[in-house]
Amino acid sequence: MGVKLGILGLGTVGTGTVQLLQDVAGRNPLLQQIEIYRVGVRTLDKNRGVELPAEVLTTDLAAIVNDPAVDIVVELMGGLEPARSLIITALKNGKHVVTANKAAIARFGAEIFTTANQAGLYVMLEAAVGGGIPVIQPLKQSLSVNRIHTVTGIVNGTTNYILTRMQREGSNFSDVLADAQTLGYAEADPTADVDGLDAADKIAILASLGFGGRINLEDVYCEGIRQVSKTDITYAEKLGFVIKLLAIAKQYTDSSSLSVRVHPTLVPKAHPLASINDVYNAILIEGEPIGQVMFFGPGAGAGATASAVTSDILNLVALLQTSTAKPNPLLTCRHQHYSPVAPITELVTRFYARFLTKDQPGVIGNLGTCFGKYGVSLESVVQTGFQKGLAEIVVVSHDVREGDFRQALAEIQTLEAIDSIPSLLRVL
Ligand SMILES: NC(=O)C1=CN([C@@H]2O[C@H](COP(=O)(O)OP(=O)(O)OC[C@H]3O[C@@H](n4cnc5c(N)ncnc54)[C@H](OP(=O)(O)O)[C@@H]3O)[C@@H](O)[C@H]2O)C=CC1
Ligand SMILES: N[C@@H](CC=O)C(=O)O
Ligand code: NA
Repeated sequence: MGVKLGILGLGTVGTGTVQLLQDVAGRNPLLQQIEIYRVGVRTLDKNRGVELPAEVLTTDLAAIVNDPAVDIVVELMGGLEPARSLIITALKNGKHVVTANKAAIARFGAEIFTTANQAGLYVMLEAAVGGGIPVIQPLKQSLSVNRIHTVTGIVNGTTNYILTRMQREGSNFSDVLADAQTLGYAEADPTADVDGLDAADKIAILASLGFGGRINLEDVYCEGIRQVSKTDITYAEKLGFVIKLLAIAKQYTDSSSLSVRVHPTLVPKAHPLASINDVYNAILIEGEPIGQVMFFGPGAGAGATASAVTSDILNLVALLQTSTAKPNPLLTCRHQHYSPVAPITELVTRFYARFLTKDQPGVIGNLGTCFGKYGVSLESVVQTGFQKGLAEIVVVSHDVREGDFRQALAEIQTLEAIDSIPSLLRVL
C-alpha cells in the first residue's frame, strides 16, 4: 500500500485515530492510501477497542522510528521523554512527524523544528492546540498575512468542563474532575490541566505562530483554577460575568514585548467567549486587517482530536505524492529568535477582589483610601454576604497596572479591619 504510518501510543487519541483510519468510506479518498504499519504501546495485553493484526502492535517504539519502511511517525503517547527523543530520532531518520504533544513542542520546539528544517521535513501539530479545532493551520496559512494583535482562548477542555459544571450545577471540583478523566479529556496527570500548565503550553505555541518568534515557557504567567470557588462563581454571576480559564497572548502597543498569560478570568456575559461551555474550546484572534475571527469546537476527546491528527497525516500524504525538493514555507516553522515577554506586573487590566473584613464602620472607606493611594480606581464595590461573622466585600477595579494593584493589596492586608483576601481574579 501507499504511505506507512508508525503510530506511537494507542490511548484516547491513538485509538480515535486508528478508528478513523479504519473507517474511510465517505471521507477524503487519499485516506485509502494510508497503511497503519506499526503501533507502539507500553503493554500488549490491554483491550484497546480496535482490532489490529498482531504484527502491527509492538512495545518497541525505538524500532518504529528506526524502521526504514515507516514514512510518517505519529506521536500520540504524550509526556516529555521518551516522546522527545523518539521525535528527534524519527526526524534524523528522514520521517515526517505528526504530534498532539503540546508539552513536548512548547519545551523542545526549538530543537525539534531545527532538526526538521535541517532535514527538510515537516512536524505537524494541529491536534496540539484546540483538539479538533483547525487553528494551527489557519494561523500558518490563511491568517498569516495579518498583523496579529491578540490571541485569546479557552484552550483547555478539562478546566472548561469543570468550570461549566461548577457554574451550572454548583458541583464540587473533585467530582467533576473525575468525570473529565473518565471522558478522556484530562491529561495523564490532570494537574497539567487544573494548574493551567496545559493551557500555558498551548498559548506559547499559538503566540509563537501568531507573533513569529519563539516563546520561552518560563516567561508565560500561569495560574490554574484550583482557587476558583463557588462563592466567586456566584458573585461573578451577580455582577454580569462568568469565570473562564483564559489563555491570552497580546502585543503591547507601546513596546515590542508581548503579554503571554493563563489565568481564571471574569468574562462579561456578552463576550463571545462567555458562552463557550463544557469541553468546547474557542480561540478569538484579532488582527489587522481581518478584525476578529473566532474558532470554536471540541477541544479534547478521542474523535475530535483524531480529526486534527488525521488531517495532518493527510496533508503529509498529499505532500509525499506531489513532492518537490523544497519544503513548503507555509507548513514549516522557521523563526529562530525568542519574543520578549513582559512581566505580569506590567499588565494593565481590571481586577475582581473579595475581602473578608470585620463588620465595622469605615472599612469600605479605608479600602477606597488605600486603593486611591496607588492610583487604583474602583468600578464597583458590593457588600452582600457575611461569612463566619465577617463581612464579605467584593470590588471590581477599573484598568490598573497589576504591580500597582498588588502594592495596594499588600497594604490593605495590613489594615486591622481586614481578615483575609480569599480571591483575586482578573477581569477581561
Ligand atoms: N485526550 C485528549 O483529548 C487530547 C490529548 N492530546 C494529546 O495527545 C497525546 C496523547 O493523549 P491521550 O491519548 O489522551 O493519552 P493516553 O494516556 O490515553 O495514551 C497514551 C498512549 O501512549 C502509550 N505510551 C505512553 N508512554 C509510553 C511509553 N513510554 N512507551 C510505550 N507506550 C507509551 C500508552 O500505552 P499503553 O496504552 O500501553 O499504556 C497509551 O497507549 C498527549 O500528548 C495529549 O496531550 C491532545 C489533544 C486532546
Ligand atoms: N487535557 C487537554 C486535552 C487536549 O489538549 C484538555 O483538557 O484540553
Ligand atoms: Na487544533
